[in-house]
Amino acid sequence: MATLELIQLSKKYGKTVWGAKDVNLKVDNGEFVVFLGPSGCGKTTTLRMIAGLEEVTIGKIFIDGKDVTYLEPRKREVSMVFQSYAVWPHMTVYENIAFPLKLKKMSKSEVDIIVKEVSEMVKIKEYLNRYPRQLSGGQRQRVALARALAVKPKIFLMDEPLSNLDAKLRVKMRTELKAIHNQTGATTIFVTHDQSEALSMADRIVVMRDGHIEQVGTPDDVYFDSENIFVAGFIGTPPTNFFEMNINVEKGKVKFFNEHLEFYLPDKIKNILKDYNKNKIILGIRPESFEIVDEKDKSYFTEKVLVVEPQGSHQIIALKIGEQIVKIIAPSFPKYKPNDVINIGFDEDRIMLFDIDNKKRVRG
Ligand SMILES: Nc1ncnc2c1ncn2[C@@H]1O[C@H](COP(=O)(O)OP(=O)(O)OP(=O)(O)O)[C@@H](O)[C@H]1O
Repeated sequence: MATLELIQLSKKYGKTVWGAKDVNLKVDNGEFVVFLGPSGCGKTTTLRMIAGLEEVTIGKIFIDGKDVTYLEPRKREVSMVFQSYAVWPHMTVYENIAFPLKLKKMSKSEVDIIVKEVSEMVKIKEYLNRYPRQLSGGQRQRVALARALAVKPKIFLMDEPLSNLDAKLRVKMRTELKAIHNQTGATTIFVTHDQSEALSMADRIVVMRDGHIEQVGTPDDVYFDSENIFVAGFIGTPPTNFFEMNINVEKGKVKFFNEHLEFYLPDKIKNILKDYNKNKIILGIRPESFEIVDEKDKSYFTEKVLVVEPQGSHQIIALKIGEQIVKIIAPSFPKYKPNDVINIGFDEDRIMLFDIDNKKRVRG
């Protein structure tokens, strides 16, 4: 277990492409941190720099307070698990797990104890004599995990380790990985582009875009308290609904309006807007922050249902406001159908306001 600190970590590929730019991050002992972002945002580049597999262009990496920026990979005491399993095909499962331990010149009996311990932890004890080709993809990834765990690394680095597994197994492995993390307490950096994986596994999520960090926070922070429009739009399914609104204060009341919508927001909104001097703003409302209400006077607007997508545990209701499709999550009952006219309210404490120009959160 160890702490990790990245200071202005940057990687330039060739003359112009910054794979990662000015990444600053402190990871605590035992934390499970997830790098999340769309393809090409720099997750893997950053992870590979931590592992020592990619040269750093600018910046520093500290593991347990020690500068490892230019240290060769094996001396950093980190273990990496890849999307592609990367187990050795000509070795049995036992040999795969034992190999890095033998390199450390451990005795046969010490190796045996550790192999048994980690293979039990990742549930592959009964396959120790098999070769990787005799295993399923999920089992192979368990071997890779066991091998990484066996060396008791200071930091565990995982690059989309569940991406090659089928959807059901992925969800199962998430739980198992978290359970293993709870057991070992190993500081972990986990890369994924799957936001539900990130939300369900992370102590903290690092949301990245175009090589830099957009927000670092707990799953609740990034979900309920998104720092900017990118984060609010990237995290959540369906994503946050955004509305460009004009603001007008009339007789002390705050009116939000555009071509299709018009409503007054409660007085408390004035606190948020107290330093915001522009007359346009972006209103963000998550699909589950809406509420379908019976009485029109308790609603913010009334609209016709366009499409209903039942999901079992809830239903997603799509509306068309102007040219924009707005999605609302409602309980499974009552059932709605296309063309039903519904009154829509929302939880004012859950709305997010963003600056019309820089798209950052307006907090007051
Ligand atoms: N070896 C390389 N040479 C040039 N550019 C590279 C190289 N590796 C990565 N890049 C570029 O650096 C940026 C970040 O890539 P990176 O692989 O870190 O993204 P990622 O977030 O891990 O994406 P993905 O989820 O698709 O793996 C991208 O624009 C990518 O094209």
